[in-house]
Amino acid sequence: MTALHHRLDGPEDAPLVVLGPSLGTSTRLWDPQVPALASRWRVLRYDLPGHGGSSPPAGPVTVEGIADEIVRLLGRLETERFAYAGVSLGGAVGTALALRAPDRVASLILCCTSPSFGPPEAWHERARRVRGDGTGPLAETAAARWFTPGFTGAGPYVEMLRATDAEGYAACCEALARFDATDRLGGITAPTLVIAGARDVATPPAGHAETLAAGIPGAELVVIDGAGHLANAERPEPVTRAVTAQLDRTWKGLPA
Ligand SMILES: O=C(O)CC1=CCC(=O)O1
Repeated sequence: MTALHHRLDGPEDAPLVVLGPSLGTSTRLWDPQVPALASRWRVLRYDLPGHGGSSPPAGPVTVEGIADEIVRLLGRLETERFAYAGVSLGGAVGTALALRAPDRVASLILCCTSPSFGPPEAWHERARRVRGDGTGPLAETAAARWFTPGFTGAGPYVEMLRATDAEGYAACCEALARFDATDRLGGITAPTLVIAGARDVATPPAGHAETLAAGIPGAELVVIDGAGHLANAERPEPVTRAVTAQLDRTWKGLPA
């Protein structure tokens, strides 16, 4: 896997929180939360392969491969333990990290994500379409997948999708097709907060967030009213509060 573009904000000596983006977005997905988080913690955001500032992948992409690349990146930064929050595909990377590097993940926040993202054939079909036509046609319908009807702030997020490299997007669709952690959730030991958008049509709470919360020992579930799939963008304040509370519990050494 080629190196992932990343950026760091916040005090250099503060505990680290890694923020993972969703399919078709970039580090900027977390812009609504970063001012609050980076005022207290060191924040590392990364881009998925072929998304944002990351180069297109040279070969197949897997969720586990992205997790391994993050572990390598944190090794270069000499960071042992970190908290991780990710949206959708970025959340799946968090699940994989918590299973592959349990001693490193101090706290896990899974936003609008799932242990498995539905029929693999639908993701393979989406990958084929994007390789043929680019991300433009998908961008036309993205607001309806990502937000509730009437949300007026979709523009910048849709532009992230338009700017995504077609091969990078397609390879990430194939990574989603292959990902299924359903039977391994019981092995997660990190204190976990699951956040769901009550009106998420891409990963509805039932069958996705609820499955994560039921399967991960001790996990807590927070459902954000009036939010779709990109809940942290559509309803930033309650998501920022929930994430901050989880990080507070984690880094104060209290049970998270
Ligand atoms: O863009 C979508 O269709 C929703 C989605 C599923 C996984 C992900 O990261 O975004």
